[in-house]
Amino acid sequence: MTTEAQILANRRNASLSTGPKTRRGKARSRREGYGPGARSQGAAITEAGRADPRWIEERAAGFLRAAYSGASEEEKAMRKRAAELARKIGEAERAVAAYLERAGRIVEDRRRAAEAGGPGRVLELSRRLMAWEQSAAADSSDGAGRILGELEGSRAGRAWLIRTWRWIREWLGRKGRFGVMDRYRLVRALGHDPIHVARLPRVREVFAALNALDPRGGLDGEAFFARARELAAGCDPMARDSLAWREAAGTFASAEEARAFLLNLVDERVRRLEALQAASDAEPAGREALAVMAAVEGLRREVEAMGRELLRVVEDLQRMRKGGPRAVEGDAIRPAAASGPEVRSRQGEGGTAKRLRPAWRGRGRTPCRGHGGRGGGAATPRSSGASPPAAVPEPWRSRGVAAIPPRPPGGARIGAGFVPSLECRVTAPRTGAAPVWPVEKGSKAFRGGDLGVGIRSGSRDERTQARAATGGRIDGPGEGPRVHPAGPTRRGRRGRLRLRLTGAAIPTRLVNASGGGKGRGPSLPRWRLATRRAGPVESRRAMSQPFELEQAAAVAAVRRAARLCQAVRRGIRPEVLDKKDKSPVTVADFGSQALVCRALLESFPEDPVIAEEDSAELRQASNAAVLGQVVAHVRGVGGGESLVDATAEDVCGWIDRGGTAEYRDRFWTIDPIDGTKGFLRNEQYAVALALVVGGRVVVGALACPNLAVRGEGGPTGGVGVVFTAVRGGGAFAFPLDEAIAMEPVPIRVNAADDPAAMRFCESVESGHSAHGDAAAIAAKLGIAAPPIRMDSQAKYGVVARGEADVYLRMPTRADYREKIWDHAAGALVIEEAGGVVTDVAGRPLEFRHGRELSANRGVVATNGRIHDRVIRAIADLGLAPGA
Ligand SMILES: Nc1ncnc2c1ncn2[C@@H]1O[C@H](COP(=O)(O)O)[C@@H](OP(=O)(O)O)[C@H]1O
Ligand SMILES: [Mg+2]
Repeated sequence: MTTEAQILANRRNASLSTGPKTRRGKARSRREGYGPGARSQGAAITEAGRADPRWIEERAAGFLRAAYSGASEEEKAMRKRAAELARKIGEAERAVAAYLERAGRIVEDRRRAAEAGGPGRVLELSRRLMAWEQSAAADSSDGAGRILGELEGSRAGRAWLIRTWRWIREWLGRKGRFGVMDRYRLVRALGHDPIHVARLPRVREVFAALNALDPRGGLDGEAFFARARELAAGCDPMARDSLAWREAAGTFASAEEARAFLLNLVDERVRRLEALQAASDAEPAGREALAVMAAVEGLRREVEAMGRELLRVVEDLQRMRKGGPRAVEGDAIRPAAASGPEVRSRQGEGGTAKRLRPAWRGRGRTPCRGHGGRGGGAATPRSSGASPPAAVPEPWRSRGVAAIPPRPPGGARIGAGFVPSLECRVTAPRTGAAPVWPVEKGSKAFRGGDLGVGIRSGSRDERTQARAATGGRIDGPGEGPRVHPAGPTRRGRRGRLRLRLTGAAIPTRLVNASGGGKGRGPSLPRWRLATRRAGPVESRRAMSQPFELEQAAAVAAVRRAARLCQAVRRGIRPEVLDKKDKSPVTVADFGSQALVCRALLESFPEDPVIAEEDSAELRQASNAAVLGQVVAHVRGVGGGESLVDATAEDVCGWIDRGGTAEYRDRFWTIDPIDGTKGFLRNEQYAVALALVVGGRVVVGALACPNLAVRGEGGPTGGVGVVFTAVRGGGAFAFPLDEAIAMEPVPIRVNAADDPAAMRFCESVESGHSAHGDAAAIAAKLGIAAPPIRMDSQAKYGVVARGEADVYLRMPTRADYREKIWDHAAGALVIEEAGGVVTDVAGRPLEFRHGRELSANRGVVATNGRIHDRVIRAIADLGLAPGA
């Protein structure tokens, strides 16, 4: 794979060369640059989707080697993008290989587990686990983790472990002294070796508890370490040195406290094993293997998409080399003279244009029929009735119109069931221009609200922005929806405006209504526009599920973080809460954020994250004990081998990934524990994660560990629900417990219209939402039922699944601004379940002001039917400040 350093070195080398001078020389260089097979370029590009990623990588590397220094900024950016894509393809391929290896391991483990199922094997494994003489302290082949893994993999092994833990529980409850072998067995049953005792906070805590129970004050512990050192004689000196007890922070105040801690730990193990035993009939290994294959499939799709993009970039670069970027620009579709714009058919364009943009005429690519024209009129055109696209009427042209034929010659037929995808390439007119793209009203695609838009441009920095371009915002009835690309465009920057629409109809024209230069009056930009319509197969694949990967990653992350919170919650001793000690919630908060940030770092390393916490406080020496617990929990539920060795520094680093403060075009926002007070009371709380693109929440995942499972099914009912939604894709709920294998259930808000039958919910904390105001609003509306009070964004879930109709969050303080992480995920879940979310004045929530909803006050979320009435009631009661 080409590394960044190699690319830089290549560039430096290239800059020393003046490059070939003659036409023949240039042609040769170009051919060499593309490496073997350059002559069959066209065929290779046609095969873009299926091309061998390694081939693509080599090709890109070859291209970069041949790149010359005199490139324009645009070309440099494209080259950089090509290099980045090549790198990512390589990474994704390696990930696929790793996944496949894992799938193989799963099959192998299964086979071994089946073997281990025999009583003979269990006996052998149990002896190896418990008899110290048999294992050298640091001998990894006999490591407790491995043996335990094998035992846990079989029904008989699990049964033995459950019996063993019950036996351990019995002597923990009764005994006052814990000798060398007792300690050894406990450590091994936990899946650790003696060498881990001084290193892992969790095991140290166990030892601290044993010492607290031991009237000899830890002498047995010392004896344990002496024996461990003896057995570790063959190990390196460092290992032996570490086999000594160092007083850990967080010792136990009393023997009772220590015993309660140990018994709780054992109960946790037994519960887990029993759950595994119960789920074993569902063949977890099989399910895991399926999950691996799904991940592989997802990665392969990504590789294919990146491969296609890479080839497009290479193709563009090649074209640029042939024609020269400036020549292309000069020949761009220009606005016609102000006096009389003229629409030219792209097919009708003469030689130069043909030569410069041949690829747009290829298979599956549809030339643009009309093009922009300059007009001196208003900057914002209004869609004024449908007209046949073939002949663009004068009023449109005067505002700069590009018409896209619904049935392009030689292109895909757009008929029912097809999912057209249009792609327009644009060149930004000037810095700061804010183009607006109204699209013809009356398009079925827009009526359904199924518009997704992205701008993609060449450079890496802008890619984030690119992805982040906004979805179509529907500005109001009577006019077409308009697409507002997210950030200012850069002068001369060429980008791609991609419209993807579902449905049988497509817009027949796209209007560039940008204009309004600073102090210079309205002036319309020059847009170069070409369109591409993907064939049905390709576009259907592209459309399969927008933000599918993001949603999967978000759900997995909140689930894992919720497990951590549950583990912390289970470990809270009542006396800790009596002391009003907030440290448990601190541990869960930081641990949860670390896990979610780490998951995002793995899947979307370049995405910024705005999260509630940072690690500054955690890093203070006085918080060492808390940090130790955070790290232990992260290791404990992090799952997978990769987190077992997570250091405190790793954990703090992950937490600080959430340190973005300013708005970005694409970012994630996390509330690691929303409803901290609910968490401490063991009532409602949530782990919330949302992806915001172009100021709109597009993905939301909300894990509510204490919310009752309802329509989400599950054999046991029970508690713990995950809500999730992707914009345009509906809202779903399913049990948090992964052992309950079931498909997510679509959820809908309540369809009731009569306030007398409605319920509203609000915060438990009157400091977070004014209860008196909410009561007045409910009375005015005729809602008779008492409020449902609960903490956290679980309220959004409750409204989304129809158990309540209104969620009121009435401001308590003039200066308080809601935090985005308290609402992003929940708001999308309600919207996708058919509800409406605004602030108390009826304004949409604006997720484009950094950490706060600074343009909004309070929140009102409803089933949609009653929304206007609620907003009116708030206004009538004078409770909408600044409205
Ligand atoms: N004066 C205030 N008004 C509204 N919300 C507030 C507030 N002070 C704190 N909050 C937010 O209210 C959230 C809890 O909401 P709820 O009361 O619905 O459970 C808190 O989230 P955390 O619990 O994550 O800190 C906190 O961000
Ligand atoms: Mg919160």
